[in-house]
Amino acid sequence: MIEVTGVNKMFGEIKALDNIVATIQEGSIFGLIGTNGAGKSTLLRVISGVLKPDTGMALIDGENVYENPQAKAKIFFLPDNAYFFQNATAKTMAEYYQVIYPQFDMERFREMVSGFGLEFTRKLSTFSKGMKRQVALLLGVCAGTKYLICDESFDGLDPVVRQAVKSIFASEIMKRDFTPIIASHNLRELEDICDHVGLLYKGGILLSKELEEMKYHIYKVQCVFQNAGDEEEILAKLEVLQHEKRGSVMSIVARGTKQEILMTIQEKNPLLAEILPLTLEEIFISETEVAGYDIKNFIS
Ligand SMILES: Nc1ncnc2c1ncn2[C@@H]1O[C@H](COP(=O)(O)OP(=O)(O)OP(=O)(O)O)[C@@H](O)[C@H]1O
Repeated sequence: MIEVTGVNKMFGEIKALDNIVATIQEGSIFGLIGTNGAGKSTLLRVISGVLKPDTGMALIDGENVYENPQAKAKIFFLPDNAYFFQNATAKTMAEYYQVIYPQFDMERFREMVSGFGLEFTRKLSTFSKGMKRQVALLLGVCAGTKYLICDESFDGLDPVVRQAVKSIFASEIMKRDFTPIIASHNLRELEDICDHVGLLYKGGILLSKELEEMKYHIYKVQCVFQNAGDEEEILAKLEVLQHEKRGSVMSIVARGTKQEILMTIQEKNPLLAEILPLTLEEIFISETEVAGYDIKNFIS
């Protein structure tokens, strides 16, 4: 488990991280979402033990990670711009990581590189950006660390490759103790990959939730009631996140199970009551509006 306990980080006058408290559970894929400058890279660097926070700490399985080689050995960090040595090839990079991570699986790496249609001994400097990202991700998976921290590593990968990496992650999670953490500025990049999403807003974590729980416990209902008094009663009874009225149609976004919400509405014999699916984006917007934030502009 990764625990971040009251982490603050200033760069001169800029507050990059503002009292972050977060927990990342094992065996799931954690997505960290935030706009440019929200503090994602800074937080990931703190979690990787590369950057010292001003206050607070990041604990990897209970141990402070900063300047702690034992805790750091459990982490492979993929920065947003993959760094390769001059003249490096997939093969020579793998040989380098084999020294740092003795459990590095060279055979598997060779197979996966070839499975992705990449050349093992061609200079990485001649690879496209996406191809370099693929090599970096495969190096990360084959390093065999418990935690794989990916800073925007999925952004811009083509759909076939994303799908392939997604299944590699899923099979690693089944086979061994593996927890990937993926940062992105785009919710859509992560919604089909992650089990849990944390939303970073101006250096603080605004929301951290299981995606399944979010999807199955928030619904949008469109309804038409016979009289205005019914509307007031329903709004008071349901756990409403958002509501609006257009003509006679009332749209309500409410928390609860599908059955609970519909049953409450049906008590009033509405002329119409229809449950509509919500996109993850709509769920995020509703959840954060309740907390007093307007994030419409930055999650799409
Ligand atoms: N080395 C640094 N020196 C000064 N300011 C920094 C430094 N690193 C980060 N910052 C500032 O900290 C804030 C958070 O930056 P960070 O790189 O963590 O954001 P991010 O969410 O990863 O953004 P992006 O999506 O653009 O990569 C920004 O305001 C940035 O300018």
